[in-house]
Amino acid sequence: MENVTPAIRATGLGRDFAGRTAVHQLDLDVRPGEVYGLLGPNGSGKSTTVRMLTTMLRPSRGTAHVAGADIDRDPGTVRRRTGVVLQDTALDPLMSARELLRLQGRLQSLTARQARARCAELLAAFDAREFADTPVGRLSGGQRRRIDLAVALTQRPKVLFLDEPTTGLDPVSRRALWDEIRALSTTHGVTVLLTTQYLEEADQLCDRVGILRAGRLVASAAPRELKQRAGDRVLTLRFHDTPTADQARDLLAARGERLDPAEATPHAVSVRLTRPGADGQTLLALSAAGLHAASLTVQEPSLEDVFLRLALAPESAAV
Ligand SMILES: Nc1ncnc2c1ncn2[C@@H]1O[C@H](COP(=O)(O)OP(=O)(O)OP(=O)(O)O)[C@@H](O)[C@H]1O
Repeated sequence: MENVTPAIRATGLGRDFAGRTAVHQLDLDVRPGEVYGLLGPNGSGKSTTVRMLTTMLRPSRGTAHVAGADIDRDPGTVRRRTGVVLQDTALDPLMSARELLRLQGRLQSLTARQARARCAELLAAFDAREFADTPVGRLSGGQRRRIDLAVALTQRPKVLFLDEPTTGLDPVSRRALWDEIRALSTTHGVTVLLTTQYLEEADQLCDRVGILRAGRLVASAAPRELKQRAGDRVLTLRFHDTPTADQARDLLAARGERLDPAEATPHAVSVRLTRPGADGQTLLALSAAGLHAASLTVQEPSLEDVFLRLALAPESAAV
């Protein structure tokens, strides 16, 4: 990592349960202000990793620094500098958001006046003033998650851990929460490590994603980079008639282009784009020969392709 002290650095971090390894030897660097997503099938070790990094679970091996402190030697400092939202937060359902936020402020050693001010700030930031005095047990899932997040931010953490923050939310609430999380990173420089089951969430929200598989990190990169590594873009050209499509196919084959038979119908020709700008060159060659497509589409590999290949395919498959 180039000249920046990582906000999270794990080295050889691992955990066993009753002789079974849940997380092997995890090496992970997350830059300050980055939103990093941990993806992986059920049981791949996401929650175990978060629990170790937040000092809730002692590792069986390895070390980690979070917000500048060692999780093993200085867990108190790690806890002071981090916020955590787990899947099932234990908020008292009878307390209102205002009461919870003020209590949290007092627990973090703020004076009563400071706690009130911080609470007001967070209620405004999370657009929660309208339901600030309703018992949290009566709030909707989306409102409740916003309060979870606000509680975790009371102490202005440098690093925030979110375990499946949008599970169970409808698409509108999910997107609203993405905006909140993004703003934490871009406006306040908070580093966010989140786990998610949603590939679209990882793709749209995270600067980088790590894919865990059976307790091992099998990839860690920007979603875009992972998608590029996962496969070629495919250009599909549809022609008005089959003879023109046949001519196009012959011409492209003669140019040494990689035709993709799986995508082709009698009217259509698909080509794998193995180089940047290859689509333009292909179209120019066809046009020069008087072969004009009626329509064209370019199919990009998705993060789902990456995930299926890396997280679920046999061990030998790797990007
Ligand atoms: N306290 C525990 N005792 C025994 N085994 C555990 C414990 N916690 C986790 N495990 C095991 O460790 C492995 C990793 O579990 P973990 O909860 O970290 O996975 P996950 O990726 O978060 O899964 P999910 O997506 O279902 O939340 C699983 O095989 C799980 O059964």
